Amino acid sequence: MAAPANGNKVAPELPRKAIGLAGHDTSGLLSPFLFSRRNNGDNDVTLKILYCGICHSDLHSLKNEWKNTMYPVVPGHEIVGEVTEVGSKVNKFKLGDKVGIGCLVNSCRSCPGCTTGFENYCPEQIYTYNSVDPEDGTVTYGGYSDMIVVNQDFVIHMPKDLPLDKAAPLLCAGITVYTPMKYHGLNVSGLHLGVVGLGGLGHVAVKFGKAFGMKVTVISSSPSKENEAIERLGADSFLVSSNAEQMKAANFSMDGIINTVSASHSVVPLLALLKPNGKMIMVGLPEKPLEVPAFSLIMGGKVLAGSAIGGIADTQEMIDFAGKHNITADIELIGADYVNKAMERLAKADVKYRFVIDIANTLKPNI
Ligand SMILES: NC(=O)c1ccc[n+]([C@@H]2O[C@H](COP(=O)([O-])OP(=O)(O)OC[C@H]3O[C@@H](n4cnc5c(N)ncnc54)[C@H](O)[C@@H]3O)[C@@H](O)[C@H]2O)c1
Ligand SMILES: [Zn+2]
Ligand SMILES: [Zn+2]
Repeated sequence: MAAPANGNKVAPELPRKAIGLAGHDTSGLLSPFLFSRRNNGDNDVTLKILYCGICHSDLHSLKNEWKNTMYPVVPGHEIVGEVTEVGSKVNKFKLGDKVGIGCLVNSCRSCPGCTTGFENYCPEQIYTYNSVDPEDGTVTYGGYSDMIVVNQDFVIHMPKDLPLDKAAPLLCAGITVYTPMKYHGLNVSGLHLGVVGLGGLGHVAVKFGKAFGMKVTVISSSPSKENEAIERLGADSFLVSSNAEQMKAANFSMDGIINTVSASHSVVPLLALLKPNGKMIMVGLPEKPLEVPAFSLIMGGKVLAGSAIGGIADTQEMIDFAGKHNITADIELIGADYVNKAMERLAKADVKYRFVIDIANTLKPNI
């Protein structure tokens, strides 16, 4: 077994029993699963999980769409909980604190990513689920479970003023859109931001864009989302991606685009929406490769980039910003017994805009 990345001392005996919801094959169906978590090490924090959001990445992983799933998989990386135990070296958290965990639970601490605040680009990053954890050699299990043990450096303080169920999705959806906006200069008042795909990520991108004082246009395949995008989420305008005339009229109008689409789609009409030197940042992860003709980039000097979640300090910054500006996700709070139905609906984009599981009140061994 590799040495722990951070010298965390963990007592080997009697690991703790946990209950989760696991997928066992590509059917994507989840069922109750009993497993063990490691003991709380001296740098660890244990949480009782209260809420966990359902990200589309959970669905991709359950169905092994990225061909890297290790079954059984317990998904969930939008976790909010209460601290129930702290190790002797923990100085950032105390019992009873309300805290969050996103997509990462550890990293190497010494690579060019880790030393510059981009643990999200560490080649040895440990994902909250579906990674092998060097602490104990086990596969990590995520937040569709009643408790979790995580190194304090990967735990986030939740702002006092945000409702915890609605804030949980910020730990993946929020940071995933906040990071490219910050690092690509798409957080500047007066600029025009396009958001493609109005799902979990997309709807929080609209809220961050408005909080930064931007003009925000939603580009969606569902005409039925127009009213809500404008009236409920505060977008300034709305384009239906299949309406060629409407799309053409908006060509050369946007400074940047955050593309959150989870399914294969053509990026050429989207790149055409950008002003000269405009940028489109991919955060959605369709299973098939994109088709990008060189002409669609060269004409207009367009930039096509990608971005994955965010670093830990940025995650804390994002959630503090959300607390100050009262940004939360619009959620449908569900019981653990509804999770398979929720996955079915998520696959059809039938959710406004994030399912969140009420773990503490509903996850029982017999659901
Ligand atoms: N880059 C990262 O770090 C990161 C983090 C989280 C999620 N993701 C990925 O981002 C994608 C979105 O995640 P989500 O949780 O928001 O999913 P979601 O299902 O909530 O939202 C995706 C949205 O895209 C819309 N859509 C589908 N086809 C479209 C098209 N042709 N044009 C416009 N809209 C279209 C759907 O209607 C849906 O509303 C997923 O692929 C997910 O795996 C990436
Ligand atoms: Zn996610
Ligand atoms: Zn690293």
